[in-house]
Amino acid sequence: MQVISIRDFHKTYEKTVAVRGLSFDVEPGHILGLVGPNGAGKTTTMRAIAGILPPTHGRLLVAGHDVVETPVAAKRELAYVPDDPHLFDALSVWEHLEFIASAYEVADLETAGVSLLEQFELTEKRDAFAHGLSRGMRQKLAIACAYLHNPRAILLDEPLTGLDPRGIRIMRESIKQRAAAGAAVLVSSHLMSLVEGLCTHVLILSSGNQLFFGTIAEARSAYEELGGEASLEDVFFHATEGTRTQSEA
Ligand SMILES: Nc1ncnc2c1ncn2[C@@H]1O[C@H](COP(=O)(O)OP(=O)(O)OP(=O)(O)O)[C@@H](O)[C@H]1O
Repeated sequence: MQVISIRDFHKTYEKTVAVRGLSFDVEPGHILGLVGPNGAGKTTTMRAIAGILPPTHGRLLVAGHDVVETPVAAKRELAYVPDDPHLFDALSVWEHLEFIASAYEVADLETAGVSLLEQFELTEKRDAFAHGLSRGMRQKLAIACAYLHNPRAILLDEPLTGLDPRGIRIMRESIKQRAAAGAAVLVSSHLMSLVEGLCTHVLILSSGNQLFFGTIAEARSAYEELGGEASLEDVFFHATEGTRTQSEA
């Protein structure tokens, strides 16, 4: 069963057409990389799936729940971490976890919370206030909060922003672990090497148009003129600097 299922999603902001006709699925265990130049529509897509932005047209399902018609049921099954996570400056690291545990009725905060703090190397910061955390620590805390209620759909917008090399490794491993445990993960990134090494699937967007959706191997073979050895970066530039959509490839 698909955890994230998007059909013919369009979004227009007053005069700007941000996304035109996206359709894709993310299954349990799959990690979909959402890539595209600045302004392609990645954040718009994530915010719509998270139920923050109403779609102009189309159907968005999370764990079978329509995000427009049954938003509470859909939101219980997902976690969304924006590229500039908002924390509560007056709450400590542990109080953030307590707050999320209370909102999502997490039964075993102590075990799950302690384990997440260890995983993200925040144990020593347990009682520190959010306003005193570095950018990378804030990012790690936001992701720890996102994982706490074991969401079936995880949406991460540029999750590596501000992380040091060790933080990047921890984040990548955590995403793989979550997928291996059955989550469907959607990750936006400008780092093609990250997407190539981490993701099972890729969706290439440009100016709101879906240029390609499929596995990484399918992306390479979709553009025969690049030869079978093309990197995802080669595919990305070929797709986004040309004007062809997948059906024309
Ligand atoms: N609140 C808004 N009001 C009007 N237009 C918006 C709004 N948010 C985004 N847009 C426009 O929608 C389009 C898609 O923006 P979006 O932020 O989704 O792109 P993105 O792929 O996430 O870009 P980036 O890689 O720069 O983060 C852009 O043309 C942007 O200017």
